[in-house]
Amino acid sequence: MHQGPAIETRGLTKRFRGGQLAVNQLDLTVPRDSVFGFLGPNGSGKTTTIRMLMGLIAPTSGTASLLGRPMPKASRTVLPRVGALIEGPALYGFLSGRDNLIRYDSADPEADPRTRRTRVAAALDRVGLTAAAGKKSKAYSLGMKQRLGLAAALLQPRELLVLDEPTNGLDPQGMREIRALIRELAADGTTVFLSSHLLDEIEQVCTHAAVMAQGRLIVQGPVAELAARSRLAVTTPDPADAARVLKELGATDLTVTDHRVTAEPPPGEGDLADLNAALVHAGVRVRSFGMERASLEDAFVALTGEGFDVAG
Ligand SMILES: Nc1ncnc2c1ncn2[C@@H]1O[C@H](COP(=O)(O)OP(=O)(O)OP(=O)(O)O)[C@@H](O)[C@H]1O
Repeated sequence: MHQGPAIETRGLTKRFRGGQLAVNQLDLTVPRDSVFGFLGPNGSGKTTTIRMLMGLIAPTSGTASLLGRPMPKASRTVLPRVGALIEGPALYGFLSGRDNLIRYDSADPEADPRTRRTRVAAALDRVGLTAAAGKKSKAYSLGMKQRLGLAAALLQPRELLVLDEPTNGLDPQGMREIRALIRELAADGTTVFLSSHLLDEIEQVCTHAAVMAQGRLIVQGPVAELAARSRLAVTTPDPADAARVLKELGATDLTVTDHRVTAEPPPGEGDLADLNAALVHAGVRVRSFGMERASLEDAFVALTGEGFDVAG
């Protein structure tokens, strides 16, 4: 089995005919066995990138490889090892969920017809649709349709799953179910690449992430590193006094708002409990005191100087 990155792109660029530069010189590296979040606001180029990765559209320039093989050249050998869910699954509404899967499986020349029923039953079970398998798929909720699409991608064992906004349009319960499923698949050794415009979703399920803005890659790496910066946060009715005391004790980069002071704690090994004690000793009334992990959103804002929900 190939052990390099699951996905790699170099200088990958797509300019549409109208002149729109949708993806600009993208160098993406998706490690094997990661759950990789491809993050960016609407219009930042995520779907266009995924469509190039899967060989659905040709890049204007640059290269992409899946499981170590060049795309789209190696499509025929690579794509059977890759499950994909792009822009919602194509389903026949008048067929049951089970029959939709049977149809998908029958379209796969590699799939042995003798084991079809077992394979379909296992895929339905995997996504929790066994009880609803006999229902017409047009009667499915959006979440159930999405799960059926995932089941179709899971009919064969896959080394890599590529999911475009897998939780888009789902209610919170549906989102939780899909995220749990993604974690399970990853635990079984499948590399998962998913796009999302939801920062907290990426923080919840992904080990790695890349952030896109306006067709360009802003940053990529382990989620823990992207959001590693943490700051001291004190909630208090006496923010000015708190800021003064913290500054005297060596804290830097202070921000003071109504009832809150945040700061970089003093360098060195000092015990945070001593800082808290010093505040109280100086008469500062402390409501809460602790280190706050910066979110991926903070990291995004710091990197781009923009809020996350900007139009692309
Ligand atoms: N076929 C096309 N022809 C022309 N422009 C396109 C085409 N497809 C996408 N674009 C443009 O390319 C840019 C990137 O779009 P893309 O769909 O890749 O973004 P995205 O990050 O996936 O956003 P979303 O979350 O809304 O799908 C957008 O400005 C979009 O309007």
